[in-house]
Amino acid sequence: MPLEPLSQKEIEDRLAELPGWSLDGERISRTYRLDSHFAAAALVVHIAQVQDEQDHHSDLTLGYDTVLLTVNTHSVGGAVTEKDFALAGRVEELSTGHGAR
Ligand SMILES: C[C@H](O)[C@H](O)[C@H]1CNC2=NC(N)=NC(=O)C2=N1
Repeated sequence: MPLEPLSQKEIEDRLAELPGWSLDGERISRTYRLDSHFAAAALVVHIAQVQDEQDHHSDLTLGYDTVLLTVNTHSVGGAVTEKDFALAGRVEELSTGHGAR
């Protein structure tokens, strides 16, 4: 099935299932807080592994004890698609194992 941009309503419905995530312009985003800088860096590396597996890549910003993830889908002109939410869902699962909040 071809990748389609999600409607505003579809995006809002999906965001309602993802506490901490929001629509930031034309991207979905979440900031995770960790217990240390090293823990934040480790989360970035784990997310990078998942992104290569999914062939879908967010922008990741490493702070002192934070990781900001923002993502949209370049191939549909920067709209939000199911691929962005698939990545968000996977990162939600793995982030708990890192103690992210
Ligand atoms: C060729 C490769 O599948 C594409 O370049 C992928 C890689 N990662 C990507 N990541 C994101 N966020 N959007 C894309 O459209 C995208 N396309």
